[in-house]
Amino acid sequence: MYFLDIGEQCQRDAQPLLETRNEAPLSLDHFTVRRQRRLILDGITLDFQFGVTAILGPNGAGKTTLLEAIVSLGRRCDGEVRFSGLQPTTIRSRRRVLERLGFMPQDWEFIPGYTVAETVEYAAWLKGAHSRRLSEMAQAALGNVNLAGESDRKVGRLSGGMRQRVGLAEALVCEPEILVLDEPTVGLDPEQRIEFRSALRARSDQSVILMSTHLTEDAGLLADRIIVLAKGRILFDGAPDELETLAYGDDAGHSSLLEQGYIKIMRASAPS
Ligand SMILES: Nc1ncnc2c1ncn2[C@@H]1O[C@H](COP(=O)(O)OP(=O)(O)OP(=O)(O)O)[C@@H](O)[C@H]1O
Repeated sequence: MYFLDIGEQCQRDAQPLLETRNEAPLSLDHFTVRRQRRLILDGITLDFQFGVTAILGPNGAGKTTLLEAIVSLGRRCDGEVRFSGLQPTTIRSRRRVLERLGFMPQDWEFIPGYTVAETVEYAAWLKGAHSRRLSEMAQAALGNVNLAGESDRKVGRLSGGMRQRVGLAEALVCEPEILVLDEPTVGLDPEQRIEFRSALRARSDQSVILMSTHLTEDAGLLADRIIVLAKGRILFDGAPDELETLAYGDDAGHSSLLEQGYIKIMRASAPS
């Protein structure tokens, strides 16, 4: 596959975006989303540092809405999103952020007919990678998800779990500084989930990683910070062991401490 150079975009490597000196790498200020007059996110204010943040919450809590609002750089939202203090309001600043951002949506879709390598090379090209480096970058990302040996296979002929990993490779390509993953481990078998966690861990020192999940096990093993969201509001924000300390301890070992802490928060927030 051949991707055309389109002027300046492909002539340079993307510049680093995030710094930690004065401002948080990623911050949300009174982030509010309404859809069809319904309040979906209710004035979320959060700072994110480098490392992995897991976002937990029941169906309909607003997790996907929050992640999509961040990757759309605050379009159709009230409030502000800033990247190391930069509010991306111009075309140039938006492009700069998008070049350094990787996203895997919940319903990841592939381009029919493309091979694994072509799919990930295309994602790298969209992020402004130099056309001479597309193959090298795609192979590095595919290596991270253990798919380097599948480069020439059509994505449409892969199993569901393997397709999911192509989606992850797309998000990981070009070594993003901001990585947003919406339920990324759905469909992965246990061994693949272990490999996925180690691929994310390897990036967590240099990236802000946000991951929504229903799997408390993944959150506990991977995240530095857990945010529990329900009805568009933050119910908990802290380290995994802080959530564990809330465990009620009366379920005779049928759930983990993290699950118990999570359930306790959800029950405490339910209307009586
Ligand atoms: N375009 C839209 N129009 C109206 N309501 C919407 C729209 N998009 C999302 N919603 C509503 O916003 C709420 C939050 O949805 P969202 O998909 O963000 O939740 P979630 O926490 O990701 O859920 P799940 O765990 O099921 O994926 C839901 O009640 C959903 O019905």
